[in-house]
Amino acid sequence: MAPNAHIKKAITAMKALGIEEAQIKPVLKNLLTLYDKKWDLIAEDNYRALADAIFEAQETQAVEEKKGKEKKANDEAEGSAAEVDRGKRKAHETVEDDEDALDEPERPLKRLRRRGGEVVSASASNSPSLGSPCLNETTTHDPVSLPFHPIPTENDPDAGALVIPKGEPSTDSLENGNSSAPMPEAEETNGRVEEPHGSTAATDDGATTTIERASEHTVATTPEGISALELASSATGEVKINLSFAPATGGSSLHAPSMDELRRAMEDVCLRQYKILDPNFSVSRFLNDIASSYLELATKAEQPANQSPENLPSLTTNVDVLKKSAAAMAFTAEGRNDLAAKDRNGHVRDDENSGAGESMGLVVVPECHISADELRMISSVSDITFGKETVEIPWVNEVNTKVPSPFRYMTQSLVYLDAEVKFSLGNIKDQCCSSCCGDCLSPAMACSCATAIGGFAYTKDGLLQKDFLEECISEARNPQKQVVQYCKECPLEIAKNEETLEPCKGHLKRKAIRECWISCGCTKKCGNQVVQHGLHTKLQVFFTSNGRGWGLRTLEKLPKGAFVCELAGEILTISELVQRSSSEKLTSPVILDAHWDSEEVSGVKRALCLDGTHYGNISRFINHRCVDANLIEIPVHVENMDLHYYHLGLFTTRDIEAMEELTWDYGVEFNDQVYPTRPFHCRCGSEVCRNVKRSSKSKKSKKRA
Ligand SMILES: C[S@@+](CC[C@H](N)C(=O)[O-])C[C@H]1O[C@@H](n2cnc3c(N)ncnc32)[C@H](O)[C@@H]1O
Repeated sequence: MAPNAHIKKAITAMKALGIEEAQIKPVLKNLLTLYDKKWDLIAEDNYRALADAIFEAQETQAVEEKKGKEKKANDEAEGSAAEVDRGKRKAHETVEDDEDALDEPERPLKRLRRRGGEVVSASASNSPSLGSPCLNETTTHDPVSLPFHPIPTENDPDAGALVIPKGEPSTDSLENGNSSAPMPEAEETNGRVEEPHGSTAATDDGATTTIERASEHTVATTPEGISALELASSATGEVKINLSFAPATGGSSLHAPSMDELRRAMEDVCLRQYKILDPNFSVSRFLNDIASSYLELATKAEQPANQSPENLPSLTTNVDVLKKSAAAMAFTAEGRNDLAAKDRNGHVRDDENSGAGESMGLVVVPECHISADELRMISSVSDITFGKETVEIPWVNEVNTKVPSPFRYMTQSLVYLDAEVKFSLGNIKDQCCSSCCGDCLSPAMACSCATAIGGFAYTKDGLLQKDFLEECISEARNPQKQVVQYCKECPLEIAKNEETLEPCKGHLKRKAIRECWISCGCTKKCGNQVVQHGLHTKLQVFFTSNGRGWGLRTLEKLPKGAFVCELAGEILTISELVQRSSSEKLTSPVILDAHWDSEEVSGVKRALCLDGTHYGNISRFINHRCVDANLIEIPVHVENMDLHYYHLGLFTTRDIEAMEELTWDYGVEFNDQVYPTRPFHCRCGSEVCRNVKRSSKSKKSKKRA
């Protein structure tokens, strides 16, 4: 493009922002030198660099004019005192400041800021405020509005550094009033540097920098507006972050929230809105990082080439609440550890030795800590299994702001305390065919296991044999087809109430799957090993929209008879279950129905159930559906053929579409008052919902806890 065409385009773009031509040209001239006439860089982001430079020039001019007035008005001492720390005076501008501000030249638009890659006008939305009660939607992608700095790249390693390029005058606009000189990056924004005595420094190659002055008392701020974020650094490496806001509500009724309140609110926002999922995320660390990055940028030009990042000052965060004003919050990230004294608990003390006293008479509150539970909860967002399953299972909540309550994920059931579950080689050696090899399901394999238990339950595709599945479904849905066994002295009834012993309500004798295991000579690829290899389906935990809390859905199509997951949890004895459910609400314990009265099983420690409330696998999110659920639980013997302990595998009862919710019939009777689980009003939506038709339902149906 011809040079004139470039200039024309640039001027047109700036005019569109309401900037007059007279203001554009001198700045553009300087920018061309600065960018070595690289128009593509200048034109980037709709001439963002040019717009920024113009605003900076205007701001610098305003600052200079203001300073001139102050000088005239007198009193050098007062003038320099006012310059020391911009943070001290920013929260509430004095009346005098307001009057001064009126004298400032009108700016066509506030500074352009970067928002997720777009260039937007800061005037288009309020700056977000940490802890501000009026945090709104417009803050979504920009939790803390920072001045934009070009990011160093391979092509432009100096982008973002606090360097005035070679050939530029060593004194910049702030000192000589040359308002058209480009501002160093750290002073981008409104550029109100109030410490005029910072000196410039020459680098080895003769280029001059504003490092010393900038690092002495530089304040970088966001555009003025309702809120402002300021960063200030000193030569000692101390970086202060100061966020001021003037909430629309105003007035003296405001109270400064505690840092804990603020932290929780912020972390909630981060989790919900910005999906910051890193378990290490904390607000204080985030602020620390801002300070750290600022310092790194601010000191970059000074560093000898061989200076490693480890030598940069290490920062500790000292979170303060501004005492003076309820409508101002200040966060200070100290550049030196010794500035902040800590008490025995690691909390920052505000004593005279701590250096915190320098921070505008601030009240010091403890450093932010995130509890282990919160950490667990936050970190579980992307994969609720914590990488324990072979597939990741994310969770989403498109309904409200709730997050899943913390629990410990485990892929396999584990004994809580007293349950008697023993697996021993001695116990299993005769259960499976030791002469097998390869895949027991292969037709060439004349495996004796197949005949021993009436054939395998699985097809070669890893699905349940049709007939077997149909029988299981029929058994579960038709009480008349169920084989129910009754104990003389039912462990469940004993545990519920030993004094007035109720008769046994019956336990289902169900069809079961028997899988090959260690004692069998087959390989891991044997088709008769399914449940023991864990879940492989792409699943998602989601919040249901009809009051059933969280639910589980499949993200992929599933054929009928497919294994989805096991019901895993703590293995409790029935007495442990009853004890536990008397003191807390259990959500889904499952009784392992068995021949409890038989010789094999007898003994209270062998009457077992599973509780996934605190420790469990993904099945703890599966909701109940009466009768026609799309999953069915089937007993699976893996390690032994004991009647009192087995796995419960959940298999599909029909083809299931992607995104369909997965449900299984808990087997609950909604009118059972002594049911040892949290009662709930069933919202399964099934036409045959037992909660609706409970009066006409037989109580003699299958019985689980
Ligand atoms: C195993 S949990 C299932 C996950 C649970 N929705 C959650 O939010 O964690 C069982 C609990 O879910 C709720 N629930 C499950 N199925 C339900 C249904 N059909 N109607 C209403 N609530 C149900 C009940 O509160 C029940 O105690």
